Amino acid sequence: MGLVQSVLATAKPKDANAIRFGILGAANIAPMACTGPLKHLSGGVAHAIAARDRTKAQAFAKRHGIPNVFDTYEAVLADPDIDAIFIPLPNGLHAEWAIKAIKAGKHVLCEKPISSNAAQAKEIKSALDAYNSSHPQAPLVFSEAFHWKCHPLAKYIESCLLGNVEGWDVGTVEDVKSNLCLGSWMGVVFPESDIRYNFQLAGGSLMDLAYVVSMSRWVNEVDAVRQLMENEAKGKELETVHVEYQQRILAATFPVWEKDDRIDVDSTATLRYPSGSTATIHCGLNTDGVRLGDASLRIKGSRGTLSVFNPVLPFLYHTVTFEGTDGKQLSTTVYTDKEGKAQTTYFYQMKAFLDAVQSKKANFHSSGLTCIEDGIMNMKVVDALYENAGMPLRP
Ligand SMILES: NC(=O)C1=CN([C@@H]2O[C@H](COP(=O)(O)OP(=O)(O)OC[C@H]3O[C@@H](n4cnc5c(N)ncnc54)[C@H](OP(=O)(O)O)[C@@H]3O)[C@@H](O)[C@H]2O)C=CC1
Ligand SMILES: O=C1OC[C@@H](O)[C@H](O)[C@H]1O
Repeated sequence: MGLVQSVLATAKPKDANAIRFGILGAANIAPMACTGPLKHLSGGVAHAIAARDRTKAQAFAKRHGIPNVFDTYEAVLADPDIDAIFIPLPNGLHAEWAIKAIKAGKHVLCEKPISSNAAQAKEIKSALDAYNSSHPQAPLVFSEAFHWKCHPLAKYIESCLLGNVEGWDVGTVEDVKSNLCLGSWMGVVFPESDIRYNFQLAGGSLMDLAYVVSMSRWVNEVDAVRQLMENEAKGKELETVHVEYQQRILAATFPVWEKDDRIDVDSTATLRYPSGSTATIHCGLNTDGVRLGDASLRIKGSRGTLSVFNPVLPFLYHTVTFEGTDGKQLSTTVYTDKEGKAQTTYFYQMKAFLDAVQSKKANFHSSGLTCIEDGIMNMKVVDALYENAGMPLRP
């Protein structure tokens, strides 16, 4: 239902100060994550695109109504009319182009995962901090495109974790299972030549499906915030509570691709957060026994268990159930926002990004956008998991 409504929405006329986007690469994800949402938002417009092959960029521009085509990614960054850059490049090129875009004075929405490893993610932060401290009147917004967090469903889950939804109180989080496994039929969509199977471009299932890390960390962060709010931080604005913690990796088993043993294809790991909560993450490009695919989040707390099917693309279809320790069972769905509209996760993400750029302040907590610090922490977990599994960090 959400998708249908979003696709049928009328294209919006643009505001005079609409944020002009430049896109680096005619990537498959760009229509869904960038040009599509922009069509339906008055605050932003797709202004230019470059691809390694001009013909490809021209075809993309024609299909998606982009007025300008450049020959190189550098030329997009050099265009003074462009305010923001969307980076849908292979993972191994994210940090390099994010840093170049920041140095060129552009806001950045960068595809996930933010970089190949935590060291590169920190380099992005250094570039961002350096630019913003020398331009305090016009700071740049940078966000990693973990779109799932921007959907009303994520807000609902958060409210349950904070104990703010009557009857749906999870209590203290004890165990989290986050799962994202592509079905074997995806081999048709992602052949062996795909970026996901390329080590130099920072492929691997944990990299591609890092949502499982993002979800697991997010649940524990919200849980930590709840505990802080209940104790010393009572009465403080959520936005001012920043939680940094070190999780322990208990085990990581990463079966690898038979053609390159640096590429994980079916990754399982268990962690323990400082709160004592355990977590299991499971993701696979080619998961043993999974045909159609599986996306789920299961949060077991002291007062009950919240289970979500498809937290990543909930606008397509999802279920949410709660089973209290008292045996009470509830279920619901969350397709619509406060205005009663059902949009895609990508739409909400783009809307939040445009709002942040316009207001010169990203309210990362309430918007669901993923900030650079969060991106670094995600990559620290990714690195630690690869190390624990005896695999090399992505270059
Ligand atoms: N948010 C989401 O739901 C999704 C996010 N993603 C993320 O988006 C990114 C792109 O994924 P996807 O769109 O599937 O990938 P594609 O392969 O379709 O796009 C990657 C783009 O990178 C460019 N590129 C530049 N250098 C290289 C190179 N050396 N090898 C290959 N491509 C190169 C190509 O641009 P050019 O046109 O210039 O040739 C290509 O269009 C990834 O980081 C992925 O994790 C992917 C799918 C869903
Ligand atoms: O949402 C997604 O689903 C499929 C993946 O391969 C992709 O990169 C990811 O972002």
